[in-house]
Amino acid sequence: MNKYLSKVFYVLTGSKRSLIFLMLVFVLTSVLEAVGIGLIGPFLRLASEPEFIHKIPILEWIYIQFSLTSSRQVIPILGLGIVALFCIKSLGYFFARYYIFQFTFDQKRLQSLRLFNAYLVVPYTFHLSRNTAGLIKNIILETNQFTLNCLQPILESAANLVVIVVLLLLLAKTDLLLLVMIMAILLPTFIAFYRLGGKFKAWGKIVSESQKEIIRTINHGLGGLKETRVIGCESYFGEQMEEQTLRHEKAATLFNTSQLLPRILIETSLIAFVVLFISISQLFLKQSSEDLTSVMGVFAIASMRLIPSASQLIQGVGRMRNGSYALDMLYFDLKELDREKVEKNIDITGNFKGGNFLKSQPGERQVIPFLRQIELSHITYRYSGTSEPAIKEMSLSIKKGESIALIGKSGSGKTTLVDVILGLLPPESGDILVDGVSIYNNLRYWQDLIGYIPQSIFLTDDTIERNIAFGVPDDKIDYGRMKQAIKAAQLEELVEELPDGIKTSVGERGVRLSGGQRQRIGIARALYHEREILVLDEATAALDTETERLVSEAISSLAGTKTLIIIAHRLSTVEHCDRIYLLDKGTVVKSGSYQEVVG
Ligand SMILES: Nc1ncnc2c1ncn2[C@@H]1O[C@H](COP(=O)(O)OP(=O)(O)OP(=O)(O)O)[C@@H](O)[C@H]1O
Repeated sequence: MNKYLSKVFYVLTGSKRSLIFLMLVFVLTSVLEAVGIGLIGPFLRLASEPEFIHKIPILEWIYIQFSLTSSRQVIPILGLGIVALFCIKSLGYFFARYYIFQFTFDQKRLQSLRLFNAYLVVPYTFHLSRNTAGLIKNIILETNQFTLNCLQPILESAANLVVIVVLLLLLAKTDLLLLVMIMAILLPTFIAFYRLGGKFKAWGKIVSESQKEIIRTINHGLGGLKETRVIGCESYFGEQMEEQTLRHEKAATLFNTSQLLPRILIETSLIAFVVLFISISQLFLKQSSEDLTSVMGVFAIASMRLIPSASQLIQGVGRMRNGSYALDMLYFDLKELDREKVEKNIDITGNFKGGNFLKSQPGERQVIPFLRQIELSHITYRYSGTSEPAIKEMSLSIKKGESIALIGKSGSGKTTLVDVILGLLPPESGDILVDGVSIYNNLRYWQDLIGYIPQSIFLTDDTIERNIAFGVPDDKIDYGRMKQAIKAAQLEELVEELPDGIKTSVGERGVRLSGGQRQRIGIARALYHEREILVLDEATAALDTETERLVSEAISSLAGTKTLIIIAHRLSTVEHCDRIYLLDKGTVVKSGSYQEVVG
């Protein structure tokens, strides 16, 4: 339990004191409730024996203070006191519940935010080993599980435990034998449920894993809808979906049904016990009817509050066990992200040391001067879990305004080298220097110099204008710059033809545009953001000759004004480059002009 709570405290965001304060408020209202219930028994007794009030100092005091003439007059005053206590308790309970919901859902919000921000800024290598479905699941579903099946049951169980202890103490004061009887009813259910704990955790794990698989299947099936349709594998994804939804259904049904068991078991035991008790006392002990009535009164109280509290407590513990898988997922991820934060000097809320990363807008960032050259010095990079480095001791230099092409057969290390240059993969050894200064002194500033145009450019389901100004709020878009970027990227003709011009929506991932148009939007985006260095993963292989000509023209028109690093897939497109590097097995095997390397 200690381990569980320490994980909960680690995952909790913001003030941990709120949790303790809430627990106290909840416990206090529960105590008021328990005391209120405890007073009903004596109240009933006083109603039948009013003279008894003179034996209770506080009631005697009321009798004197209010100058009452008959003992019976104390009864309504006492009744009013009990009603007032219940009103205070109910109000307290209402507000306590309100704050519990507010606190727990606020926690869900903060954790989703914390995870999302952390996933955004965490080193790229973290994402190489993670699946997006798992990250989505953590941000949306595990935070929800944590709220519903960890935080809420902790608060409720603490309150229920207090009610149970208070009521058991009251019971012990009334009749020790009855306490033993009640314990005999409650304990077996407690023990049975405690033993079922492992199952609850297993069901929680199945629910969580199946949800991750559901998201993954949706991503695969719908994300690659074109391929799914053409290959005709709809049923394959349909079957995967069915399998996972069935796993989810089974585990969720079992868990939710098992949550009803404590109440059923305790109630049945109670009824059986009462019947047994009456039968035995009538047959063998021949107890008086008053004795039986008082015993029944205590049982009535027990069933009114003790039984619900006890079953809620058992359910709460079950929910906590069920939520422990989600808790583990959040705990391990946040721990890992925190470790990355310490190692890589990144604040989990999104602040890079020396600059607020998440709050800054593209174009508002400070940029380091780049006047002469970029130098890659003895770079080695090895993917984790592989023995051979993908890049070995690679050195090359690029002058400002120069355009270089990286060529080589598939798997030679072109993309890896570009990812190292982009600052996404930290090299095992070596350095990248800009005018003699290491980019690792301030990676953010280095990245602010670069415009990256991948083979398959990421477009949001938004207008052309927003895709070009990517990440800039509408009121901050510079339309003069946008026009220039569109012109330089050879997009003018397309924009003029479209009825809504730059306000035309491109569709999800740019489905309403051709491959070449998407690529040119990528170029326009890099130009709009006025990046000094453009890194292009040339996508011309998939383009027709006319579109390829347009993209190539757009690229070559930039030569001289921008520094270009191009991953070339077609030799015909790199003729205009100043220098060509031929890569093989992670090293440069040949470099020079087009004639020297290719010719
Ligand atoms: N995430 C990864 N984990 C482990 N190995 C990887 C990973 N990504 C790439 N590799 C390996 O690194 C080597 C270089 O791959 P890279 O993608 O850089 O080649 P490339 O020249 O860009 O190929 P292509 O032209 O086909 O895109 C390959 O042997 C590849 O298998």
